[in-house]
Amino acid sequence: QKHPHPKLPPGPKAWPIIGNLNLIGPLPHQSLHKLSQKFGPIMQLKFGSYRVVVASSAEMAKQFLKTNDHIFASRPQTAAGKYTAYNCKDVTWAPYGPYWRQGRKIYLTELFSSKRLESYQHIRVEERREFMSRLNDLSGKHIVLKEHLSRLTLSVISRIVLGKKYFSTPGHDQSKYEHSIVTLKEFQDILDELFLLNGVLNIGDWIPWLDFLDLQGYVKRMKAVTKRLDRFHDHVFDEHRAQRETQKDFVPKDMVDLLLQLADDPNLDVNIDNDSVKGFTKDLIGGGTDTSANTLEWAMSELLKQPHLIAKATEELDRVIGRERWVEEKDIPQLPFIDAIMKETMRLHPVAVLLAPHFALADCNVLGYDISKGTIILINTWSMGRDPSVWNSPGEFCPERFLGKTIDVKGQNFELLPFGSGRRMCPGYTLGLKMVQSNLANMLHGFNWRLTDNMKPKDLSMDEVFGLATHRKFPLVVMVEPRLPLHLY
Ligand code: HEM
Repeated sequence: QKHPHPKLPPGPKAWPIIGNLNLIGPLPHQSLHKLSQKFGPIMQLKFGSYRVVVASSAEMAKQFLKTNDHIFASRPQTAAGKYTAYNCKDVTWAPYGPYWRQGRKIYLTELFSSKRLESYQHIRVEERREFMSRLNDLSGKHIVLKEHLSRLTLSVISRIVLGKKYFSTPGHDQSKYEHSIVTLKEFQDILDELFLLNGVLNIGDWIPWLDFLDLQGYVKRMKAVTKRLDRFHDHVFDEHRAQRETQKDFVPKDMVDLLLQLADDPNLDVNIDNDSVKGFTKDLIGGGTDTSANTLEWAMSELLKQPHLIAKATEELDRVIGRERWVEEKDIPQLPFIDAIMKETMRLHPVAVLLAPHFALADCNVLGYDISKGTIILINTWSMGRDPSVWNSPGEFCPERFLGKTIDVKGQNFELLPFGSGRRMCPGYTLGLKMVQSNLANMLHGFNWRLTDNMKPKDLSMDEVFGLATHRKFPLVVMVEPRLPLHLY
């Protein structure tokens, strides 16, 4: 039925005056959350020389990521893009345009096609088994869970992207790792540093005339970490090229093989070069590792605060899977409570609390507010997950709220956007979901979990540290014991 009066576009609304905000101090997403409670779901601030618009509701997020997605699909040019992403030659920091479009096309059609992801399933299974058996070896001891989760996700992503792990681990026969030029610890340090530097509020980005001073020393650190990463990339690519030359009918096995082949392809709409392959490789390893490990650590933290939820999950696992085998990826649709735990974790602890910054390519009017070209847009998913007009008791971790509901995390339900939505939505979300769901299910299936003797569930801190991936301030320390017959570990 037609509306009796055609809807007129709303006229310009006045922005509330908030002033210049100092975000160096308290956690930015939490400060912005408080401001949005006072000023509403859309507000404009000034960070140094830039206008920043913050959206904190599902309706506003939809305006930026769907209705006007074509205008807000770019990224601001930051020091992180320049110094850690080969001058924005990755996909994450690439400005909206033909180069970025080419990169995304490669990701979606070549690297993350469902056929390709299926072909890597054995890697996910093998690495998960090794992870479970490492946990089992530590039964009864204190375990810093994140260390093991990071090793798991890094191992999976390295094998998928680089073809093998390329890092040596403590206690292993070094001769088996003659190809490794880094230790696991060094590799994790490089990625942690990269993640941290990609999420920092670098003063030079906001106040360009102060840029040359590098007041916080971030640019120096960006250059240093990229130098280390570069050496690693050169080594990996040389080895891949050498293998390609020795084999007559070479078939690409991993993502680097595919990317190097594409770099030699003159028929692409936009050509990619060696720096592009480095940028994409960094994107894939950086994007795929900490994100999933963080989500799993938050999920276990929330569950250990409410052990009855673990009992409910294991009841489902015993009923659907039984105790004689591990959970497989194809079992996931039969495990609605595990799925609900994952969604609830992503609601309260979206790893990218402000998504990645978006950038206005043109002037635009959004629900009556004029937004000028060059404005930076932050979507506060942390705030949206706590919106009391959408969620009952928003501060409570209650997976049951998702049972029997169709709401999903794949960018269609704007109240829950852990992967974003629209043109810039996470291209690796299918892989991310596979890693989170099947590992979460198997962790709960394989072990009884408890906190250390001196820690009561109610005392477990949920404090956060802001970054491109927002993680726990205090790493979760747990104790486990096996639940399944020992021959399975
Ligand atoms: C639980 C796992 C993951 C979460 C929660 C996550 C979340 C996100 C978010 C929120 C964004 C920004 C969206 C925006 O700017 O609007 C993003 C972008 C991106 N993610 Fe993920 N991600 C995950 C896993 C992965 C994986 C496994 C990969 C690759 C192996 C990946 C690669 C990327 C890339 C390349 C981008 C940039 C896309 C662009 O700018 O066009 N992510 N991700």
